[in-house]
Amino acid sequence: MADSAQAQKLVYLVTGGCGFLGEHVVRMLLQREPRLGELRVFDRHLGPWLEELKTGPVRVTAIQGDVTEAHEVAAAVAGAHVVIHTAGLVDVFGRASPETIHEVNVQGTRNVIEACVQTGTRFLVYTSSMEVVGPNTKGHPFYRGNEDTLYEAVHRHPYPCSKALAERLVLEANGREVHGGLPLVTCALRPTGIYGEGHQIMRDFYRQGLRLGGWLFRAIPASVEHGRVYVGNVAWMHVLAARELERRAALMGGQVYFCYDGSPYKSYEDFNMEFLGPCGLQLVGARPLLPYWLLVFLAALNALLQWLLRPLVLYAPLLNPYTLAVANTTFTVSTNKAQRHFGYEPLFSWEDSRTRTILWVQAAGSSAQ
Ligand SMILES: NC(=O)c1ccc[n+]([C@@H]2O[C@H](COP(=O)([O-])OP(=O)(O)OC[C@H]3O[C@@H](n4cnc5c(N)ncnc54)[C@H](O)[C@@H]3O)[C@@H](O)[C@H]2O)c1
Ligand SMILES: CC(C)[C@@H](O)CC[C@@H](C)[C@H]1CC[C@H]2[C@@H]3[C@H](O)C=C4C[C@@H](O)CC[C@]4(C)[C@H]3CC[C@]12C
Repeated sequence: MADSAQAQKLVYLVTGGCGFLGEHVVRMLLQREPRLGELRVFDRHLGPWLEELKTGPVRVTAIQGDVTEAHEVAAAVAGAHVVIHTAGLVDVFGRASPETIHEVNVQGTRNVIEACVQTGTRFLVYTSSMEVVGPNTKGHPFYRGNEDTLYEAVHRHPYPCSKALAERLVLEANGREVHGGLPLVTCALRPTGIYGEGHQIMRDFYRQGLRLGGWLFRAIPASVEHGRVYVGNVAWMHVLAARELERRAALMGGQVYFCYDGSPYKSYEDFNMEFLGPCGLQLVGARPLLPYWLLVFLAALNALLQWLLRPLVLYAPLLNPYTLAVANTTFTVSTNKAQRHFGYEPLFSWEDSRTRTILWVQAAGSSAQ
């Protein structure tokens, strides 16, 4: 990619490009990557909105494919200069089996790496997750930590296990020789809880509140802080990391970066109310309305019901032992590593991020009526 930006037009591939984050990455590339000549959007489920993107100056190629199919990945990667790999199974609610989560998140990532090596693609940005670090199974808080903070990353749940393994594969692949003899350059970005337009869990909370007459009931102490980051800023960090990865390969290659912005540190529920409150919902209780032991019991009951009902119907409520433990453990980051390494600054202020999200929730809610 050493030629001048104006001369050479580059080919980018975004896996998972029709997902919550992926769509924002696709749109951000089209708006803010002047070197883009072709944008390949690879996803198991292609969105109809892709058609509207095909009228612009950049060639947009929609590829329906499965990252677990190595040949489909290789065909999509062949000829790409940069791969942004966001495709993944984001499931902490027991919808997919542990085997499927591993197959998509780990084997799918392995397939992307091998495709880069075989076809000569040199730059790979991987969407990792805060969950690679924690919260751990011991409930240890991670308070305003950074990429160098010592923390016992202990996981049992299939999702964080799969993200940790996939991230390790990506970082270990840094420096491997690709077809053509040059080294592969990789980095991994670790978003905390992403919010913004398209966040389905936020929409589910809103609809749950509407069903309960405008009320949501506090389950987590307000003192438990959870890091959150606006999807537009996560997308921007991906675009910037992909752009700088060649020029700063020695510094960025094999590195991890938390995704951060100016979103305030709050409990998961209080943070959600920044958007659900202006949409008419109220969070009942200054303290959790139920004792923690009862929440633990209800979460375990949900897990039992899910297991019993699985042959008949998928029962996957928000509350389960894992989501309760995560929600109840402080996990916030405070870092500027991405700023130091590749000049990242959030593109959207907290105020702008909040306004955009509120407008989306209102639209999503009205469509639910
Ligand atoms: N949502 C968050 O809060 C969050 C936080 C940190 C990291 N992440 C990571 O960001 C990435 C995107 O997450 P998201 O929240 O946008 O999830 P999402 O489910 O909205 O998007 C994932 C996309 O990947 C696609 N996909 C899934 N399996 C596939 C397969 N086998 N082959 C091809 N495409 C496949 C899906 O169709 C979907 O479009 C994931 O890797 C996730 O681990 C998400
Ligand atoms: C029912 C209550 C206890 C309610 O408060 C549960 C909230 C729970 C569904 C969410 C609390 C924390 C969320 C996770 C966190 O934001 C980070 C994540 C990492 C990302 O890679 C995937 C999503 C997630 C696991 C996210 C999922 C929902 C929560 C567990």
